[in-house]
Amino acid sequence: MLLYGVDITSRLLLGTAQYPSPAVLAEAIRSSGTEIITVSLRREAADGAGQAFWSLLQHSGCRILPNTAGCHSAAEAITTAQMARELFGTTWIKLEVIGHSDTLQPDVFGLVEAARVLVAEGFDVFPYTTDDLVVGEKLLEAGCQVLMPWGAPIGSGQGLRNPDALRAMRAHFPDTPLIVDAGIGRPSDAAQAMELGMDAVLLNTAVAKAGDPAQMAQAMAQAIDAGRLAHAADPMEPRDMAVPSTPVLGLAELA
Ligand SMILES: CC(=O)[C@@H](O)[C@H](O)COP(=O)(O)O
Repeated sequence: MLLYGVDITSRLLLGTAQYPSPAVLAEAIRSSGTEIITVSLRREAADGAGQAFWSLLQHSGCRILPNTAGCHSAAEAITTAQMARELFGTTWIKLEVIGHSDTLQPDVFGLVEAARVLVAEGFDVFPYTTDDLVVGEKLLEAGCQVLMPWGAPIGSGQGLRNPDALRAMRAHFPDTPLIVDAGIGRPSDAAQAMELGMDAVLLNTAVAKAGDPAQMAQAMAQAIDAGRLAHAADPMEPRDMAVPSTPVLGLAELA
């Protein structure tokens, strides 16, 4: 998969927050096989995780995708992105502009506004957005080359709340990388996203809060691979009626 001209093999993007310890995070990154980890600039600065966390990220061998988690306006997200570019030395930015504190749903108006400014400043923007086609079009017009529709509210673990909308996005944007971001709870949710034809999945809480994060990271990675394989295999359509799967011709007649 090509993301802003970079060839990426693993289709699992992993968040780095809420792990019980840096060692557990490092283990989860390893067992997920991810090549991209996302880091919140605010969280990083706020909890003073400091040198140990920074060195863990650097030694992970992964590409870092800083994010603007916790920003509630376009202006705040733009400033945070500019700081992230300085700190992490990358033009990649996962753009989050939160519009509602309870649902953490994106403020799509602020998102498009911030995307336009950041693209003009040379950023490669990964917008965390709703599954709305019109917003998706506006983000592409703003210069985004990737869309990250939500599966469900961040941290909810509810899985895909609107698979039909994701299916519509796939049909409407056949050539744009689509990465489901947020709300994945179980490997089956991640597999479902891939079966719908998504290009990748970004998740955090489901791994960080699992009893065994490294094992869950591995399970997610395998589910994503399975879902991708299934999509490519062109699954059958569900039927309303039963259809015998075993031929009845040639059955022995009893009595
Ligand atoms: C880490 C990050 O970027 C989250 O904001 C992201 O949206 C993942 O959401 P979940 O924690 O629900 O997987």
